Amino acid sequence: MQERTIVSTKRPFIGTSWKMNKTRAEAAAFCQSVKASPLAACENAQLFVIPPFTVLTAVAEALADTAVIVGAQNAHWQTAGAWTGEISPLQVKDAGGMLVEIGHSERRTFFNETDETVALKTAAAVRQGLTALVCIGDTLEDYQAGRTAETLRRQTEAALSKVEWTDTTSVIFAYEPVWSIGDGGTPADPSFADEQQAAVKALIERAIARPLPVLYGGSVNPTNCVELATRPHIDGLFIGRSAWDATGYLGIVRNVIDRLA
Ligand SMILES: O=C(COP(=O)(O)O)[C@@H](O)CO
Repeated sequence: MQERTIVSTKRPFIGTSWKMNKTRAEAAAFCQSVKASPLAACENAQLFVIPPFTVLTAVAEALADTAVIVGAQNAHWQTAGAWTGEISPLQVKDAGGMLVEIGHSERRTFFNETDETVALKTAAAVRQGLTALVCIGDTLEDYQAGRTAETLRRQTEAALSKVEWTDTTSVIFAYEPVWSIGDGGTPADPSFADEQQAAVKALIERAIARPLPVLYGGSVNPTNCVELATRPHIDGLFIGRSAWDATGYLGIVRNVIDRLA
């Protein structure tokens, strides 16, 4: 199992969530391809993979001797109890996860995730020593009404509001415009994304007097990955569809690290 912590400021982070995809065999095949690549030992970027709970332990074990961090797509704010269908941060850690994604727009939209539950979950995840990867993002309505900055400020402040900070507390943000995610999504213009991320980073520094990485996610692909990842305030990429097969994922990693070398 993986024992490292990720307070790393290594830039860039490049990771993928598989969302509700992959059988055990498909997950194993992905891990095998990653392990066969020299990028499995990559030191120029912090790679991470976020599989579904059903294969979390298998993926964590398969990638244990690589530089790839493994995480979960969600976790509850309680450590244990009568919460049918939920998984606690303690269980994520016990299953081999080092990181937990919190507040993805699909959870906010379809599973009633709120700023309050994101705050509770973020605090609970870091209490267990997990890295919290907090997703924030404006809806199309926000974007069209010019409310992007306001929404990001509200979500960011809420996510940070309950965290008890220590030297090893590890929180990462991902700016993921809701209008850019998934089929039919439009990738954000890199300058627009960079501008939003600069504002989020400044807000974080004001709020907690330390910098935190802010990644970009939403329709990242082999063509736009370098332009996004090389913007000054984009600390990495969080990828869905284009990284669900290992070749696609490794191709994006290669494109980005070659450019940053
Ligand atoms: O949702 C995400 C991006 O999905 P795409 O399919 O790349 O648009 C991000 O959270 C990674 O899962």
